[in-house]
Amino acid sequence: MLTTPVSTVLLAYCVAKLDGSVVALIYQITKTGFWNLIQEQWIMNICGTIQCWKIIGVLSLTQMIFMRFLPGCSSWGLNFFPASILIDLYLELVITLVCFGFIFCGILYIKGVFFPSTVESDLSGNVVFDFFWGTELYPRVLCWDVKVFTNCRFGLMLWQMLIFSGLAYQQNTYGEISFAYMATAIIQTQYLFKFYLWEKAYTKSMDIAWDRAGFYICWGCIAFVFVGFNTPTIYLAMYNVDISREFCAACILLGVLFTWLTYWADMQKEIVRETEGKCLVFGKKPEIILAKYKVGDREEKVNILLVSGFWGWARQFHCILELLASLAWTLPALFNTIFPWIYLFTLCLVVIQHVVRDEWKNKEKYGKYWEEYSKRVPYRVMPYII
Ligand SMILES: NC(=O)C1=CN([C@@H]2O[C@H](COP(=O)(O)OP(=O)(O)OC[C@H]3O[C@@H](n4cnc5c(N)ncnc54)[C@H](OP(=O)(O)O)[C@@H]3O)[C@@H](O)[C@H]2O)C=CC1
Ligand SMILES: CC(C)CCC[C@@H](C)[C@H]1CC[C@H]2C3=CC=C4C[C@@H](O)CC[C@]4(C)[C@H]3CC[C@]12C
Repeated sequence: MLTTPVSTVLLAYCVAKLDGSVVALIYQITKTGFWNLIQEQWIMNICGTIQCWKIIGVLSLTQMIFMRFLPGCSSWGLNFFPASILIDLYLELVITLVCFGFIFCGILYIKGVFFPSTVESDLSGNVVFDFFWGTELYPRVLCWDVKVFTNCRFGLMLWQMLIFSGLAYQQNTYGEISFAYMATAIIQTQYLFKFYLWEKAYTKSMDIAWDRAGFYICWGCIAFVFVGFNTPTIYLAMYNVDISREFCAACILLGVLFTWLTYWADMQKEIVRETEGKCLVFGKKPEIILAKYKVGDREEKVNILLVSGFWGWARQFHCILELLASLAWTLPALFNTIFPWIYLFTLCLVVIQHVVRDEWKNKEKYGKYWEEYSKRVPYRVMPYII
């Protein structure tokens, strides 16, 4: 009790003020005197500053609240919900999400017609089309961006919550977590972590910068992702599939590899654009096309199209990597039923329409520059195949 508080302060002093040099610390102690140095630090910080006391206060309070209120705690008679609740109530939740998605899109449609947030909003005159496609590109409600809410927060956070809930369900039901569930949960969790690391670039992707906020994107992220993108999770959480430790490890390795290769491919074009080509791609100077495009009737802008790296193998090679990562987290479900594989089938359809629309959009936007890119990189998604 006498030595540790003093040595703790000295350690912190050493790293904060003396570049972590223990030699400098010893020198300082001999120069100032041991007790003088300790007193000096204590007095200078008045036994800790007000800001530091606030940090400790907030941390203690939030942890105490979590201890009382989070799932599993029955004190104070609150016992909100068990951690497995998303699996326990899966069917009811899906029905509720489908309805919530419709109500959300209905309100969004009415808001778009009567109170558009920006000028990038218009009506086609066909109510069904406008409801499906949306009327606004960047709708906001008060200070909230609707697409960031549906795509980046609601849909993907619920996806991650379902994975955690599955862990609790497996533990409660089977008394352990199967290797198959462990593999799928680990791969998907690090995939979603990768998404948040890359989120800034996602705001420039087709979903955000091109697709309007309507049924397709908003209902899709609120309800469809929870069902269509989670068939391996829900199947492996509810039913025990027996796989070996080695197979589990192989799936995790492949899943992690393909997730980060996707990140690498996505970041390659981001970095090339950010540095205006002054970087290395696969260790070499990047090959680029300076593609001009028109904004409105007059203004002309330029974007870099990367022709080397992953973007030189095929124009949308990153989609193959995305599919392979998803394959890795579906494989642990094996082949007893096609239910868990519905996700991969759905993803193929989503990716195909995404690739086709993206190609069409880029052709329209960049014209002859896209044609030049397509000549230099003739394959769309898979080198030597398509
Ligand atoms: N899980 C899922 O359902 C899906 C996931 N994905 C994943 O989402 C991520 C984003 O995918 P996606 O939406 O296709 O990609 P992005 O929208 O991020 O990238 C495509 C855009 O990048 C630009 N671009 C295209 N080619 C080049 C090039 N050679 N050099 C520089 N810029 C280029 C174009 O935009 P610009 O107008 O700026 O030039 C193009 O519209 C990927 O990781 C993908 O795997 C994709 C589809 C479905
Ligand atoms: C209504 C439905 C038939 C179709 C709905 C489709 C949308 C929900 C999905 C279309 C594109 C999807 C996504 C694209 C890219 C992504 C990045 C990835 O790292 C995480 C997933 C996602 C955000 C994904 C989410 C669903 C779509 C928006």
